[in-house]
Amino acid sequence: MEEPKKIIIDTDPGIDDAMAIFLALQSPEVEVIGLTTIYGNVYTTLATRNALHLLEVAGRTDIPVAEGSHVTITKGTKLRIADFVHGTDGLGNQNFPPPKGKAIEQSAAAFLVQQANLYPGKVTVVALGPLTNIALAIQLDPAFTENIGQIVILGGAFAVNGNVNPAAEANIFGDPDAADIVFTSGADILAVGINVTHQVVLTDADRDKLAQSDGKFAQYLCRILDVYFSYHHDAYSTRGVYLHDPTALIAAVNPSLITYTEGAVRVQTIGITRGLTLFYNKQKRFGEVTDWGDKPSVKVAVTVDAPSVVKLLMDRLMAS
Ligand SMILES: O=c1[nH]cnc2c1ncn2[C@@H]1O[C@H](CO)[C@@H](O)[C@H]1O
Repeated sequence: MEEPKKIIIDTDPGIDDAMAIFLALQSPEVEVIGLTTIYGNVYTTLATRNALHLLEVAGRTDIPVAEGSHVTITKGTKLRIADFVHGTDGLGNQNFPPPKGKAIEQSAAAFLVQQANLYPGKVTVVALGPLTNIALAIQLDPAFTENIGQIVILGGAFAVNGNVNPAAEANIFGDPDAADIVFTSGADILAVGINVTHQVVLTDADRDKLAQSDGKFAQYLCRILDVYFSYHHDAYSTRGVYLHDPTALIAAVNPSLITYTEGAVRVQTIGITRGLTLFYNKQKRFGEVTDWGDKPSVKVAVTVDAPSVVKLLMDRLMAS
């Protein structure tokens, strides 16, 4: 068997983050070597607390947690926090006891740089929140883009409406300047946008099945899923929830379940379309210079084998 892929999950837990983290811990294809935290679904301090809590639930306190940025890459403090999607505690308003463990001394960006240097080309970052920590790692060490294996980004809305407003998806909207730095950095990037994750739905019936299993993670998630289901019901009139973060995680674990295209991505950083991700397929040679033309290509997910993603997630959560 191949050596498991080393992954660092950059996360803002978050109900679908909890699903993705548990899925990773149940996946023999990957070895989780750390969690780094970021604001998004909750503020960074709470993200760190939730990350430590989830590792304690899983009995994996051997995995380090490095706390990330509390502000955007431009030092912005007016953050958009999606507690209305996940509950004020980020985990379905369950008021779990505080974790016993602590984050390591290193910042998220310093930890990312250190691990990429330690295992050049071998570490995959799965970024489930705004991209501030990743952009900071790039600024901290220009060799980061070479040393990091792959950056799988859950973010963007490619040729579809966003989920914050018609232009922007939540993670990119959270720090558009950081996102543009990351997309144009030259690193090996795979972006999984909501054009793909909105095809991957966990239904009411799937949730009932999870509730009936004895799986430790399945049981835990059924406790916290209520808020996430009611939000989707109110916002989208769906009887089910989008599996954003687990889909991105699976794109790292089992890339054969998605297809992708390649081109340059720029992020709009101002105006009413702030946070828009615009993909250029490099098929036309424009007569004039554009802000995409000289930018490196990234991979952007196009299709997903949704039934297989849902099945893989459910099977692994139930087998825990
Ligand atoms: O409507 C929304 N507004 C803000 N954040 C959302 C919404 N729906 C989901 N997410 C969160 O943002 C990421 C996907 O964009 C996911 O991590 C999800 O938890």
